[in-house]
Amino acid sequence: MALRRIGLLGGSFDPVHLAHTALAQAACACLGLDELQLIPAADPWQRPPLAASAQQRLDMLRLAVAGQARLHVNPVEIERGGKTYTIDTLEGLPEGPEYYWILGGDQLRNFCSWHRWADIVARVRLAVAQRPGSDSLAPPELNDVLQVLGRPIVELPFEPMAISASDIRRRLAAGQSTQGLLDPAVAHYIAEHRLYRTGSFQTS
Ligand SMILES: Nc1ncnc2c1ncn2[C@@H]1O[C@H](COP(=O)(O)OP(=O)(O)OP(=O)(O)O)[C@@H](O)[C@H]1O
Ligand SMILES: O=C(O)c1ccc[n+]([C@@H]2O[C@H](COP(=O)([O-])O)[C@@H](O)[C@H]2O)c1
Repeated sequence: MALRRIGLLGGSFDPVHLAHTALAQAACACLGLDELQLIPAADPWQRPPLAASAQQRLDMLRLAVAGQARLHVNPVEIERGGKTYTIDTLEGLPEGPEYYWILGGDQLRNFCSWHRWADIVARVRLAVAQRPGSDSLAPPELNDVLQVLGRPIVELPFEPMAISASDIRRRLAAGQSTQGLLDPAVAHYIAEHRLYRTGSFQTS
């Protein structure tokens, strides 16, 4: 019997936007995934403090995936707390399925700065989507390790989408429209909770 295939899309999701869900759907289709888990980071250690709380980011993710059968929210990193290292998440996954770590080209460039990155690629296949403004180039030391492992990067066919959470936060703080950038239920949640209006930060 074929192994179950599970996609993992980690992120700050501050907030989750339409490129995240489009990327998740593209990965499901291209990789033949049985499910895709969106995993919000508790404390993404390479970033400044996030604007929305962990609970708010979880709430928005759950609204964004509602009704999309193969997309699930996995709160494991928020439940674990502390600085978020992807390798800790991967070491806690059940053995058996074949795992794919989905990421945008901007993160691929940065990959060798991740904690124990070589242990990560021993556990998952990397599947990368192009992102406007990023060349999606893998660092040479990553390519070397992947060649030894015989696990080349999968390039996802993904029409580049010029959407980012930082641009959405900027627009909201400036009172500008986010039409076409957010799921309507997420946009409603943001308005209801008055998120991202002032550029102020929360850390929990
Ligand atoms: N428009 C996009 N196209 C392709 N990948 C994306 C896009 N937006 C986000 N991603 C990928 O989704 C994952 C999670 O992204 P994240 O939650 O950091 O959102 P972001 O839009 O990159 O946020 P920010 O603008 O604050 O950096 C990362 O791997 C990122 O590269
Ligand atoms: O494990 C690490 O050291 C590490 C370093 C940078 C980023 N990551 C993960 O990459 C994903 C995208 O991160 P970000 O900052 O673009 O939202 C998210 O799941 C992070 O936890 C992980």
